[in-house]
Amino acid sequence: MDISFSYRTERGPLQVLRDVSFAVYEKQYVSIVAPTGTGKTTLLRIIAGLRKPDTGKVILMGEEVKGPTPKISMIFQDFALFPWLTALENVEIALLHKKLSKEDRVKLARKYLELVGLGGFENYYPRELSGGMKQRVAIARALAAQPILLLMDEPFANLDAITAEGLKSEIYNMVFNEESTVKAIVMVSHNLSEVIELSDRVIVLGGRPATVIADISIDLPRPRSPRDKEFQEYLDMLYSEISKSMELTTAVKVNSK
Ligand SMILES: Nc1ncnc2c1ncn2[C@@H]1O[C@H](COP(=O)(O)OP(=O)(O)OP(=O)(O)O)[C@@H](O)[C@H]1O
Repeated sequence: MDISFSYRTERGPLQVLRDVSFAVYEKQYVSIVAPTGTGKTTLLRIIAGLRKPDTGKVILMGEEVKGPTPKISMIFQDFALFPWLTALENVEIALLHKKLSKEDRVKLARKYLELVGLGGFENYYPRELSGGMKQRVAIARALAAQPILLLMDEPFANLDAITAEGLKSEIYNMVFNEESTVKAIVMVSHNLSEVIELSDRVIVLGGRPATVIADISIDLPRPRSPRDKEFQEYLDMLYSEISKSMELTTAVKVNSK
């Protein structure tokens, strides 16, 4: 990838990312963590093809990502559903680019709603659904587009703790199963425990501009429990990497004053 990126601001260019490079392999759940304002969301948007890097490329299965593509779906913290459409219609949206009859489109949308545990809620509007159910609709919509890569920006951050736990315990099997085309997940999260619970690998970004400062494999069987000793050891390791990242980010900020 070797991604570098600057925002154009009134005070001149603000370089956010410098030579950020990592590969994601098949069936991997990869999380990106970093102190706030480091550039995680910016990086996710670049991977999605929503922003163009100054230098570097995003390559998906050998092909450069040059703009938004149905091969990549994204899930947001605030669910991003259309309030005037039902759950079923929100999922159908993802299928409009496919040449399907209305009947087949509805059938497929129903299948994905069932996959995320929302069979029976097809005709509900977002305002009639709980936060967790809304995020399930967003997941169904993302999967229905039949992407290769699924990007998630803080997908559990707007859910209460119990709802988030329920969804986290299901997300891996919801996304990686024979009904799904997704080959890999890249998630941005602030919650280090959640990151250890879910990820195969964690990429830590740090510095200003940010670069990859650690790439950690989480080698634990699933389901994972924060009460396990090894889980705690990974958590300690990640806290220490984040502290280093914060020192690096602050040091660079002070030096550049
Ligand atoms: N549209 C924009 N124009 C100018 N600067 C921006 C823009 N969007 C973000 N930035 C700046 O770029 C940097 C990285 O922002 P980004 O949102 O990617 O960070 P983040 O790591 O996702 O932060 P957080 O954890 O708080 O969500 C920040 O310093 C931010 O102020």
